[in-house]
Amino acid sequence: MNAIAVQKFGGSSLAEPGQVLRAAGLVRSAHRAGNRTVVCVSARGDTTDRLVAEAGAFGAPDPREADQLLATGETASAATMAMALGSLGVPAVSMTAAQAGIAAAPAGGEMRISGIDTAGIRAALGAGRAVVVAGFQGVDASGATRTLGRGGSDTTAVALAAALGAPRCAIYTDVDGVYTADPRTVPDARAIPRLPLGVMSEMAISGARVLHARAVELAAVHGITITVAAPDSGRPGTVVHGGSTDVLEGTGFAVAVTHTPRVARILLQGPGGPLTGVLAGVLAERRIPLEPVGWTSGAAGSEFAVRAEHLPAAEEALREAAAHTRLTYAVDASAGQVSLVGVGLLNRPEYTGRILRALEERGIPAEWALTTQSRASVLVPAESVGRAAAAVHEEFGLARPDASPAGAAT
Ligand SMILES: Nc1ncnc2c1ncn2[C@@H]1O[C@H](COP(=O)(O)OP(=O)(O)O)[C@@H](O)[C@H]1O
Ligand SMILES: N[C@@H](CC(=O)OP(=O)(O)O)C(=O)O
Repeated sequence: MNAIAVQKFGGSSLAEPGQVLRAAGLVRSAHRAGNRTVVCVSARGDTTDRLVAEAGAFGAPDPREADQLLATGETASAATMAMALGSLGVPAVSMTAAQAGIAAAPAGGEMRISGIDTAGIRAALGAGRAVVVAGFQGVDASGATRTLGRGGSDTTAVALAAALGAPRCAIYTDVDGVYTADPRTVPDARAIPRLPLGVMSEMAISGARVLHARAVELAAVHGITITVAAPDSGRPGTVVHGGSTDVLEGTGFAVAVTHTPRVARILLQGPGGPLTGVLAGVLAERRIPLEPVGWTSGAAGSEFAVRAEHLPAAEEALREAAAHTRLTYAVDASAGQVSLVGVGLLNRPEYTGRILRALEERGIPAEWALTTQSRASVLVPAESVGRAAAAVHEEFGLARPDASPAGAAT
């Protein structure tokens, strides 16, 4: 039986018709090499942003209807890719989530892929066709098409690889690999040739949007190797692999800097203990990810933070908790977060000090700092996030090709 190749193309690498044809050319190469070929596509260019704005034109939209609208971007993109493949002589069929057997179910406040019935995909592959699946979609129990969160097509691609038993998933995007920082923010960032999934997971969750965090988690669970590359660069990109970093655990090393442009700090006041318990419960019910500023408690109150996009849901949770307690709260959405991601960071206690000094030297006030073995995060004023990311990147010499042994970790 021929191997199954899973390739995913992000919206930024499908924006123009010429880009769609270039992507189709890569699929043709895999197909002609004898692979059974599965392609996962995102909505082209800024389609999803446009659809989000359209949905918002009618006030707070019903989530089901907003999803039905948002998913049309990927449906259109899949049909376009299938036509491009046809024009290159590759027999291809496009599939929506419903046609590809992708089921989704709520997990707290978000939708997740809950299963894939691959019969339809396998039948089309068996007939010698390339199958183009619309990413970012899943069908819920009621038959509605739901979406998997911004950036969710990466997760569709990795879930397809897992369901089809493919050991690898190629993600094509507008950068030629995972970099030591977002290259749009830190221009001297460099591509990392090999990266353990654990480090990538921490990078994705702390703001490196090049891979969807859930996709990295799924790859780790199913032992799938992800490659990240640009379709037209001719460079090999980054291999995100399941190898261990144990040998480096005692050493400590810095791999990359990530950033979140805006986070909201929430200061709570009211009676202590049980208060935070109630609130933590309602935040968890809504699956609102908390940023690692933790909970602090004291005379001034307790504090935690969430990414800005989760603030509306967090405020809803706060109002609900306030109804059961004597809670009052204040929101400060003027911060951003910068993180150094790596391995064994606590084995190098000087790292946190180096981050804080590098920021101080540039006149950037650090408002909060927290270090774990895999990440050191600070909050800084939102307008300084880019400069702060560049400062930490420079402090740890990440622009140098020999800066970290991440490439050696297997
Ligand atoms: N560490 C990083 N390495 C590479 N790219 C990053 C990193 N952090 C953030 N990015 C950003 O991720 C973008 C790619 O993700 P995205 O825009 O979602 O692409 P796609 O549409 O292909 O899914 C890049 O253009 C880059 O600006
Ligand atoms: N189109 C969706 C899903 C997605 O994964 O997109 P991309 O692969 O272009 O980041 C979004 O913009 O969020």
